[in-house]
Amino acid sequence: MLGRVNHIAIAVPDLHSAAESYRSTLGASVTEPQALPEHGVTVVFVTLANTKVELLEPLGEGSPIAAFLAKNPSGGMHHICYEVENILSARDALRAAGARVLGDGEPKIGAHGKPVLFLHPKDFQGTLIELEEV
Ligand SMILES: CC[C@H](C(=O)O)C(=O)SCCNC(=O)CCNC(=O)[C@H](O)C(C)(C)COP(=O)(O)OP(=O)(O)OC[C@H]1O[C@@H](n2cnc3c(N)ncnc32)[C@H](O)[C@@H]1OP(=O)(O)O
Ligand SMILES: [Co+2]
Repeated sequence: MLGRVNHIAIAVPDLHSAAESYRSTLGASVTEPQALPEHGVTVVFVTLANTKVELLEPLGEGSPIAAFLAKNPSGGMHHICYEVENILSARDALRAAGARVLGDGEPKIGAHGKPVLFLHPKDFQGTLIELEEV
């Protein structure tokens, strides 16, 4: 079912300073901020040789990462995104295996313009999993 790791995500309290830290201190290439109001976050991507790091901060009221940041005020590892060939068949197989698919279970379009879904962290070793169809 799982393909490559598409990205590792870090939730941050201040996206600008986190992006600057990756650019200046770590010498990395970082994209410009992308507001995703339908997801309640603003993101940038750190481009690496073998994957990406997504830095994300809350956007608007009711951001799904607000509680996470309240618990982790300096920020922290938030989710891992795996690529899948067919997100609907992956979803159906995961549901059949008893995993909880978050939201209404219908894929939404993510930062890369591809369908994404999220799986409950309590079902996968305390780690929030995002699936992105490629
Ligand atoms: C799609 C656009 C973009 C992209 O890559 O293209 C993104 O990745 S956007 C990313 C932001 N969107 C999401 O994260 C959507 C899915 N997330 C959610 O629906 C919520 O964050 C949820 C349900 C995972 C957690 O929400 P919340 O923290 O408000 O709920 P609880 O406090 O009830 O948490 C339940 C339980 O899970 C623990 N938790 C929460 N977040 C995480 C996490 N990131 N990793 C691991 N564990 C997490 C939380 O501590 C609670 O545990 P407990 O032991 O019960 O206290
Ligand atoms: Co993501």
